[in-house]
Order: sequence, then structure tokens, then C-alpha cells
Amino acid sequence: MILKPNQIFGLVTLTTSGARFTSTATNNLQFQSRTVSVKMANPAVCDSEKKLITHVIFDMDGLLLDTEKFYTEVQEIILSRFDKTFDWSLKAKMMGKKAIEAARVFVEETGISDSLSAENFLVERESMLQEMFPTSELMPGASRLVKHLHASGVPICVATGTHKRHFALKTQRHGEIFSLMHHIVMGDDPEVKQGKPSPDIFLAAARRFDGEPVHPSKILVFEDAPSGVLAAKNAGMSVVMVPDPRLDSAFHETADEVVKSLLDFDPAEWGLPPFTDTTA
Ligand SMILES: O=P(O)(O)OC[C@H](O)CO
Ligand SMILES: [Mg+2]
Repeated sequence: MILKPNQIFGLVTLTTSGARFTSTATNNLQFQSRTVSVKMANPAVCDSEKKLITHVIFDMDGLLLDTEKFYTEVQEIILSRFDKTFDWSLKAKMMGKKAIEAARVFVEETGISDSLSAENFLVERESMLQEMFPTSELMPGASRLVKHLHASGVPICVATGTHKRHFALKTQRHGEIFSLMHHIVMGDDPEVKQGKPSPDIFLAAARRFDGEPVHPSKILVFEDAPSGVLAAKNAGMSVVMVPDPRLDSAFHETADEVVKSLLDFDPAEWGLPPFTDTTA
């Protein structure tokens, strides 16, 4: 069964047939201290289609860079002012989105919009984020995978909901990795009319590769956020999800593959050049 983009603008639950996932031996992945059941429920991509992958698009926050924790921390601080707590069901609705879109979700879902507008929420969190972002670290396996794909001649790029100013702060210690990207599309790009789960950003990223237009079925996206996984599927692309272990496993079901870390991704299973090293 092939999903059409307009079938999956919301979260879908599909059957498990034909699905593949990376785990130890069963469909239970051990994530730190708790076990999360991982059902690969999207049969949209079969094994023969996987071998068609020629191009790769990386998400950034929470996927290449360990930056989602900064947003979580700041949002916890702001909510505590209202005697409220920040939880992962709200986090799941915010992550991956453009700043103003996530901000609207935040103030509305927590019921504080009468006291704090989305715009003022962004102002309030800005100074804290500006201090945190320059300390950003790479996620495990990010450097190895990016360097491998680049060295193998696979065209790679970044599609991130973050805007230009924050991108510069987050990546200032990681110029080497980001310089390997063919291009980088950010949330404030004029072609990105709507943030994830709209396919805008991934379609814009696909258009900017060199050469003939790349068909979405030849593109593999790496994402950590539910909205990002949906955006990739809405763009007609394949997607490997690397979710935070605290995210509800129901969000895994839209992805074509779920891995607990980029270290567990095997390029050869997607027809991409295999790793030749044994180190991570
Ligand atoms: O996950 P990204 O890279 O699209 O970034 C989105 C926001 O900046 C953070 O959730
Ligand atoms: Mg992300």
C-alpha cells in the first residue's frame, strides 16, 4: 500500500504488515531505563523501494544536535511561573515546528494565553535560549553518518524548522559537519510557507539538490519529531525516526524505520553505501 501525501496530514495508524524496524531481536527497544514497544506500522516503503534512495535530508534539532533539551528546560521554567508542569504530550505537539507555531501551541494548550501571548512567550525565552544554544552538542552517531554519506558522494542537506539566527548560535561549534551539507533550509526561508507537518520544507530542500529534480521516493529523511515524520511522509519521502525515549511510542508508527540512535542506522539497508569502519 502506498500512501498519498494528503492521506497523512494527521497522525495515522496503519497495520504492521511488511514493516521493518531496527532493534535487538524483538519489537521491544530498550530505551535507557524503560522499555518502549516499537511497532513499525507504515508499510508504505517496501524493501525494493528502499534500494532506490539516492539523497538524504537531515532534520537538525534533536536529530543532529542535542538541542531539544534546551527548549524543554526553558518551557519548564516559564510554566513553573504559572504553577504548571511541562510534559511530553505537549512537547510532542511543539517539537519540529517553526517558533511561532510552537509558541501558539504552548500558550493555548497550557491555558495561559490570556496571561502570556505566543509572541511574548518567544521574547521571554529568548535570552535563556541564546545562552544555551552555543553549548549545543552533536547527537550520538551524527558526525559518523554525515561524514560517511558525504565521503561516499551521497548528496545530503538539512531541513530545520529553526530560524537563521538560532541556527547560527546552535551550529557555531559544528561548522565542520554543517559545511558538508549541500544546502540548508531553515524555517524562515521564504519557500517554507508552513512549518512541519506541512511538506513545504522537505519539498524546498529536495528542489535545491543539483541536477535533475529528485523524485521524493528517492529521498530518505532523518527526523526526531512527530511533526517532522509527518512532514516527510506528506512530501512522499521515506523517513527514519530517531525518537527521544520519552516520546509516546504511538508516534513511531508513521515512520518507515525507527532506530534508538543514529549509531544503529545501517545505510546498506536503504541501498546507500555501507559503512566500512567499525567505530562509531
Ligand atoms: O527539529 P528541527 O531542526 O526542525 O527544529 C525545530 C525547532 O527549532 C525545535 O523544535
Ligand atoms: Mg527535530
